[in-house]
Amino acid sequence: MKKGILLVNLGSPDSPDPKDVKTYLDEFLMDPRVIDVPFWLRSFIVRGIILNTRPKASAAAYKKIWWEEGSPLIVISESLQRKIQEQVEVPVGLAMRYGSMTIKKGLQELVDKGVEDVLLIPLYPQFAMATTETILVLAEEIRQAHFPNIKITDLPAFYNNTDYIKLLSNSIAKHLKDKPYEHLLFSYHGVPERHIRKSDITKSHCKIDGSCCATASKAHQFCYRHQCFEVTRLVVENLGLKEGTYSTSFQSRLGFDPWLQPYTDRTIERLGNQGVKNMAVVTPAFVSDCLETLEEIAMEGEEIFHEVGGDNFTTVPCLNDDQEWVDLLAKWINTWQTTEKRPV
Ligand SMILES: C=CC1=C(C)c2cc3[nH]c(cc4nc(cc5[nH]c(cc1n2)c(C)c5CCC(=O)O)C(CCC(=O)O)=C4C)c(C)c3C=C
Ligand SMILES: [Fe+2]
Ligand SMILES: [Fe+2]
Repeated sequence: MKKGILLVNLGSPDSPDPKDVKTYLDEFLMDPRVIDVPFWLRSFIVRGIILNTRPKASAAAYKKIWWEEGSPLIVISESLQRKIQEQVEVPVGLAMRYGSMTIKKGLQELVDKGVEDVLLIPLYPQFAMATTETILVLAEEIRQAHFPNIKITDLPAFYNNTDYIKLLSNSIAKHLKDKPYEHLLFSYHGVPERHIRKSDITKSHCKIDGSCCATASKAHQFCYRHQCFEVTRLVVENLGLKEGTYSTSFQSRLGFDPWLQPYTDRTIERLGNQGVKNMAVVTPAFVSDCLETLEEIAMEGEEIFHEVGGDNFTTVPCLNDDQEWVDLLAKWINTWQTTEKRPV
């Protein structure tokens, strides 16, 4: 069976125009794995409330970070795809969960090249219902409906893979080498607490009480919170950071439900109020820089820090299309190609 790769990222609007942002947000937020309430309530919340105000505000934020070539997330993902393609023999495709670069088109392009056996790589280090799961479910639906003869194997969350942790740690060390910082904040995208409970395969482990994520459990295979804290723990171990010089927080809260805490904006505020003058932020839930890193952290986060008396605010870029990241993905692809086994 001819093999091929499909990289899948989140997606972006076609342009930073409010109309395109609205179309994109409608698809994104109407996904039952993102806003996980009954259809009638989701329609009311998304189409009746959020889409009346948010597209304008989001479009303004997108305009601040948009590049001449397009959305940073898309441009970076395309560059990553090209660089991986240079290093592996099998065809490498790229798709987005939301927006115009659909998973169906991505699979079609591979099938047109004769591919029957696909390694699907969700570009997320941690598992979440709103990211990895929604990609896998949709890809399977598309396979059954349109490409019943192909086989799809997925690359699982790689949050604790030794090579990935080394790579992330080296990237942090490299970017902060000449930028002394007193505090390193690990800011992950947030999710509603309810998502964590829904993904708990034991149905009883995740209590979000501060200790469950540190207690071994089968639930952790699908626990976004555990996986985020593990990334922090492993990187801290790798870099030899001292207690009190780093923290973990969760950003991008939407709506009124409780989301994972502590929240990033309040953490930045607290650190500044406690007298931290130089801080750095790394965002390991994202492998490509995007609205959430370039605007919410690098712009809004910096503004908050300065307002509470902070001086230097540094952000560590995502792995993006760094050669070491390309090499690691190519290594995983080659392992799958030769052993037929999931590489992580
Ligand atoms: C209920 C809402 C949302 C959940 C749950 C959620 C989870 C989640 N998202 C990412 C990664 C990204 N999200 C991005 C943008 C974005 N996210 C939400 C909402 C939820 N995300 C919205 C409404 C938006 C759009 C922008 C805005 O209006 O604020 C992006 C950036 C996309 C880009 O084009 O640059 C990324 C990436 C993860 C990893 C995650 C759960 C773990
Ligand atoms: Fe998001
Ligand atoms: Fe947990």
